[in-house]
Amino acid sequence: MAIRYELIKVCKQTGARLGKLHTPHGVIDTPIFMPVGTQATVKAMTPEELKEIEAQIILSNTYHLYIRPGHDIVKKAGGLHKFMNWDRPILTDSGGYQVFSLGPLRKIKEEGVEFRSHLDGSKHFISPEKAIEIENALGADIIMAFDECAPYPADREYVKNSLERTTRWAKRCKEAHKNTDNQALFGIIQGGMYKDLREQSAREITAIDLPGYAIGGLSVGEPKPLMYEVLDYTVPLMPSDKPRYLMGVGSPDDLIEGVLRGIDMFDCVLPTRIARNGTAFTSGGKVVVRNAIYQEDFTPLDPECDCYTCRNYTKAYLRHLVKCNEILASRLLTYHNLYFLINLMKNVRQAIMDDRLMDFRNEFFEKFGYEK
Ligand SMILES: CNc1nc2cc3c(=O)[nH]c(N)nc3c(CCO)c2[nH]1
Ligand SMILES: [Zn+2]
Repeated sequence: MAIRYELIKVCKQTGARLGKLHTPHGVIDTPIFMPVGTQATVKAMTPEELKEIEAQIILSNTYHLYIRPGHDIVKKAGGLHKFMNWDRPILTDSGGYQVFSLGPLRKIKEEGVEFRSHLDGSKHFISPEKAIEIENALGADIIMAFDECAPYPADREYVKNSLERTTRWAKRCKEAHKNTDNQALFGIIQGGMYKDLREQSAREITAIDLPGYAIGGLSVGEPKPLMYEVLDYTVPLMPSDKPRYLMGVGSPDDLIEGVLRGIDMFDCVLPTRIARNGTAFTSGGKVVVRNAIYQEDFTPLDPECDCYTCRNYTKAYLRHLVKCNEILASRLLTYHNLYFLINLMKNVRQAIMDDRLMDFRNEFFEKFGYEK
């Protein structure tokens, strides 16, 4: 068994759970936020800095590493851990989402997906078997099944056909995946925003015996209340003794709302992406650092944060770096944003331990400026 999920406690106030996920590269505390390192790097951060902020697992991506440098080169380097000098757990997404977000550049068939590289337009074909071959070569501890993330909105007929093909593909992924002792294959539940289709997909995917399951097809532009509603009726259909991963989520409020509904794992490019365009999560809400009001503001980015950025630099300096488009701006803001979310999840885990997650949610929403 590549991974073992240990359920430690269920919060008495909510459906939240505290757990530990044991993997070949170490233990992960859940609920967990996973920084995204699409091209074998969490942009602007060194592995040492990721360890400083206590990142426990990072994501990388099958599609991107297949296109460049090629999974065979990563394999020759000794696998992704060695290639990128990261000796803690890694999760690779299957490329399902990326290939589908290539839009008109791709053609979906039963066999797999034909698409053109976003780099040079060259033609490629990824089948469930090919995705597993790539993920086996990369060597991540957790690998995702090759699926279709249905667009939003999408009509029922399309979503139904798509989820049924995703189920057939998940079975083919399981068949193709031999390295089950070292790499745990997770299935992905689809079904769009349709309750009966989500139930069908959850039934079909969890009927395939796998070490963990993800909810896909969300955080694709739907309104937040709709995402929460889909979670309300989908999470209870997932086994409670295996990890539950909500893909592509999220912002501080989405993380807390997802944990309240029983989600254990999250990933999102938001903290790293908004950092690169000069925005920070802070305990008082979002701060757009380039804003002129900070020109002579010599206070820390977040007075309540004890991270390296907040202990050593001021808003005025960070604004200056952003205005000059200096590389250090991305580094310092990324460092803080990742620290903010990782620290938020540490506080969420403590609140579950203390049976007070709903109180924690209300306090956080009050301070962060979210409507209750
Ligand atoms: C940002 N929103 C988002 N929604 C997602 C939905 C999916 C999905 O349905 N399937 C797969 N394989 N990956 C997904 C990913 C990439 C990982 O963050 C998503 N990312
Ligand atoms: Zn900070």
